[in-house]
Amino acid sequence: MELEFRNLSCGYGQRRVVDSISLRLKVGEVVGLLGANGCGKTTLIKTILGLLPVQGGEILLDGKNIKNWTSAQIARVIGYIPQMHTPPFPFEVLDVVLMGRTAHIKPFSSPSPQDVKIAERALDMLNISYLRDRVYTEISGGERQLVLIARALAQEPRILIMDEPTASLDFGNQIKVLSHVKQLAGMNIAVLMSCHFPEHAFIYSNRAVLLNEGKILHSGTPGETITAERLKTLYGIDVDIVTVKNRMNQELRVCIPSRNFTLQPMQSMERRNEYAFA
Ligand SMILES: Nc1ncnc2c1ncn2[C@@H]1O[C@H](COP(=O)(O)OP(=O)(O)OP(=O)(O)O)[C@@H](O)[C@H]1O
Repeated sequence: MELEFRNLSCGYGQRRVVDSISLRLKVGEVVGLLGANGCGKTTLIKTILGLLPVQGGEILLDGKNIKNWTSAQIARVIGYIPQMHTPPFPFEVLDVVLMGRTAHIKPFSSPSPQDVKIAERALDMLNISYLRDRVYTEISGGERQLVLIARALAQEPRILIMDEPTASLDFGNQIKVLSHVKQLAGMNIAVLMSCHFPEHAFIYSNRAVLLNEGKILHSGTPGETITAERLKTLYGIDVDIVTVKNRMNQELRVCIPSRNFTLQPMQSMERRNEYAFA
């Protein structure tokens, strides 16, 4: 399966946020989408999921325009993992994962034993079967993120879209979640993942797409795409990209800020007090 955007534009009402971008995403690939806050990553993701109307161009799945697809049709093919979320009700973990089956269950029907099996298999795949009967609101942030990945897997998608899957995770859980993401590509799933850390794209993606002011600045292998010059364009800071070796003698690239960003002087305490008591 292949997801393709052709001259895709999206935004809110009259406001254009993403302007005429073209991109192809193939099964087995992890594509890291990088860009500054507000550059349009979430807007693009919401448009792919049919949550925002397409302003221009096309979204194609295996060459077919999905313009008139229902959200259930899209959900049978595209799984979505949002940034960390807390549901309003204390569902058990298995029930959260079973929600991934919704698009496959007939209206007014309950999940079948087969659906339960698929949900349990998804938990097992991520080594979190021990969370099956726990209350979702009472597990850690990292565990919740893994449960959301299990929910997306239970959906049996061919394409998985992740909006900053490591946001608010600690260092260890970031690495665990991203390692699972990389594994998914080996299961014939295409992954599009927005991320804030170039190192994550270097280690865990096959391709990096740099989104700048609603346009693709560059797309290609992370090594040739993520350069100090382009990071300066994206984020407005000077960075050195350094190659280091880990203890297994594997080469990794890391980004080091090369000099301090010049900050505006802070307001003096007296000025702040003037405002506070005005
Ligand atoms: N509901 C909305 N209505 C109007 N404009 C919006 C809405 N949501 C977001 N925007 C604007 O669209 C632009 C892109 O926002 P978007 O959330 O896609 O950015 P992003 O790249 O995902 O940012 P971040 O990295 O901070 O999550 C921003 O200027 C934002 O203010």
